Amino acid sequence: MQGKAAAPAAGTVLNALATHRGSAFAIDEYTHATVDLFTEAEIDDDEEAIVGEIAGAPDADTRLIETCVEYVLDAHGEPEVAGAVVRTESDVPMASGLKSSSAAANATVMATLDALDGTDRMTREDMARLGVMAARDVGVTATGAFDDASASMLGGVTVTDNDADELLARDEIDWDVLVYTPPEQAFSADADVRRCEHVAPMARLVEDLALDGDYERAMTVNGLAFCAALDFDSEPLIEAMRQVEGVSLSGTGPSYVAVGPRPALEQVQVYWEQRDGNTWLTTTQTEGTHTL
Ligand SMILES: Nc1ncnc2c1ncn2[C@@H]1O[C@H](COP(=O)(O)OP(=O)(O)OP(=O)(O)O)[C@@H](O)[C@H]1O
Ligand SMILES: O=C(O)C1=C[C@@H](O)[C@@H](O)[C@H](O)C1
Repeated sequence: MQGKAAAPAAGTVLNALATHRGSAFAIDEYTHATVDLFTEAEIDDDEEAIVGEIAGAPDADTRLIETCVEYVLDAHGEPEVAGAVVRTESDVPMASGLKSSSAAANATVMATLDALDGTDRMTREDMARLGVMAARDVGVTATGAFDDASASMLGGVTVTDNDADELLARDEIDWDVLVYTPPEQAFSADADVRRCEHVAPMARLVEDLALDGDYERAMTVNGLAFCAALDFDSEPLIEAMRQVEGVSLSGTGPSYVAVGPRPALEQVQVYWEQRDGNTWLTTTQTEGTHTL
């Protein structure tokens, strides 16, 4: 029994570390998961029941994807299923602020249900909630990151309450997006939450703007506030603000995302490409996570 799914990465409108309310938008870059399920007769006694592998990252932490498989099997597994192998392959760099963890969890949850021929047994919102539960349990998130998970699962832009794992708003947007990823990693679990809490008044303003649909100004205020709180360089924001209205630090960094008219983003690309790391143009994605 095999299942496959692909989940998009996402960029940030509002970082939830200050108020536990967040907002994110899906982008057209993917993490793929393949899940193979085995019966007792097909696995050796000394083998781990659930094994995770991340393509190109043999030393990376596989607990998130293994836990996602485990939780789906606990809820929906069939008695003959005794083991599983889950493999992810990703265009999205890990721990770079582009929600790789949410995309990996979403793709794994849906691929496991696909292997069980059971994608109709859960709503997509609940699939995202299950991935969030796994992320909390293995400690790769600060707030659960239902904002990132819902954007990746449903596509478009979402605004969420990460304490209640509740969707406050979802909108289908169609933007060009420029992404800059410096050559470092920043794990969300290591972010300085206390410093983020100091910018809570700004986060509340960003939330109001996002709920009014003013996403571009929202993300720019977010970028200025969270670059300061998390001690990232605000210079890429200033460079982009010469050309576009929407630019932010994404997630807990180190990536930056800008949205706006394509010619303006191409000009920002010229500035950002002078920095170490990768800069690339993409678009928003509205389909969300899907089987393959
Ligand atoms: N492709 C993947 N396959 C399996 N697990 C992954 C994958 N990408 C990320 N993870 C898991 O998520 C962890 C990184 O989570 P983290 O939240 O720090 O990164 P991120 O989601 O890229 O960042 P941010 O939340 O700022 O966008 C990794 O240690 C790993 O456990
Ligand atoms: O781990 C978390 O809770 C989060 C991480 C970042 O992606 C943030 O952008 C998100 O809002 C919350």
